[in-house]
Amino acid sequence: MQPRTPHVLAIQSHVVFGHAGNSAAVFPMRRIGVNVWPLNTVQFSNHTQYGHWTGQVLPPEQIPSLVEGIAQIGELGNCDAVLSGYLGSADQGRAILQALAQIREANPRAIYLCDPVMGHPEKGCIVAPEVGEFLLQEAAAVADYLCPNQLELDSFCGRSPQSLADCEAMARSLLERGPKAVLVKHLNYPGKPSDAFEMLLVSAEGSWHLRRPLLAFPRQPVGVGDLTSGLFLARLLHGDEPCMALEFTAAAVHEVLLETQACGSYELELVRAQDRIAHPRVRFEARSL
Ligand SMILES: Nc1ncnc2c1ncn2[C@@H]1O[C@H](COP(=O)(O)OP(=O)(O)O)[C@@H](O)[C@H]1O
Ligand SMILES: Cc1ncc(COP(=O)(O)O)c(C=O)c1O
Ligand SMILES: [Mg+2]
Repeated sequence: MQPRTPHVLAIQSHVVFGHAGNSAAVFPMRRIGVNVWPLNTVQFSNHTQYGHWTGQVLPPEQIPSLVEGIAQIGELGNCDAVLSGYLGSADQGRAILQALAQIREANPRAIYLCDPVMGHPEKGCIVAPEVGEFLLQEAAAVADYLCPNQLELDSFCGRSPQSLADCEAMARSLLERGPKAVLVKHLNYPGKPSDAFEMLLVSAEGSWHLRRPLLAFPRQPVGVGDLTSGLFLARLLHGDEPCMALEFTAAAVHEVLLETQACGSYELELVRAQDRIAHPRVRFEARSL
């Protein structure tokens, strides 16, 4: 019998033009064999780092209503995982947690991966202010996997790290809040080699650190974090151990960045890179710390 295709309810932003949120994650996740159910928390013309955008935030009551619609056609039990990312409001976040509870009733094995997108005002990533509090206080407690970047890890811990070992200790402290594993998608600490892009995975089984080359871009591409958490979840659902899922994700994301750099694009070249996403040629080893 063929292995079952996993199904993921992906609740994050949609942009009409370009790639961020679901517009960065859905196609690559499908390309590697996951059925994605995109539920868009906002529909913006483009990501917020252009400085202006148009569009709307989904009214929070739409989230339970859409999930109820799926329940009524008898498909909710087929949901293997919930992914959440960029939220338009904290009320949306609470609606996601209600939906998650309903999904876990229909499928107790469903997992929840939370990418706690908190924004980065200096870079122009704008998130409603109360969303940060919601992520810190409520979402982390029910997530199976938490995928912060360094700034988000610092917000969770209320401080910034002194070293790589300190990053590990900070990520490990988040396990006490509930998640099985924490993937820090982008590390930054005093002493980090300036030519490397680093990631860290921490779980009860151990800690793994991965380094890949830092590529030069005239403007930093956006959506890399969303692509990362989507691919990581997709590989977990295919049965990878978290460490293998990390290695695959790092390689596939690096392939997308190489294609993007070669094209001189600001937006991620996901369509052009699709075969490289499915079959990365590069390989980065996650080293046990
Ligand atoms: N190998 C790489 N070389 C250069 N820049 C990278 C590389 N991988 C990721 N980036 C950039 O690093 C940044 C990571 O963004 P950040 O906000 O810290 O986290 P995230 O996107 O994970 O939420 C993005 O600007 C992304 O474009
Ligand atoms: C609408 C939207 N979604 C998601 C993101 C998050 O992108 P990243 O993957 O770079 O964290 C951004 C960042 O600006 C955004 O504007
Ligand atoms: Mg992010």
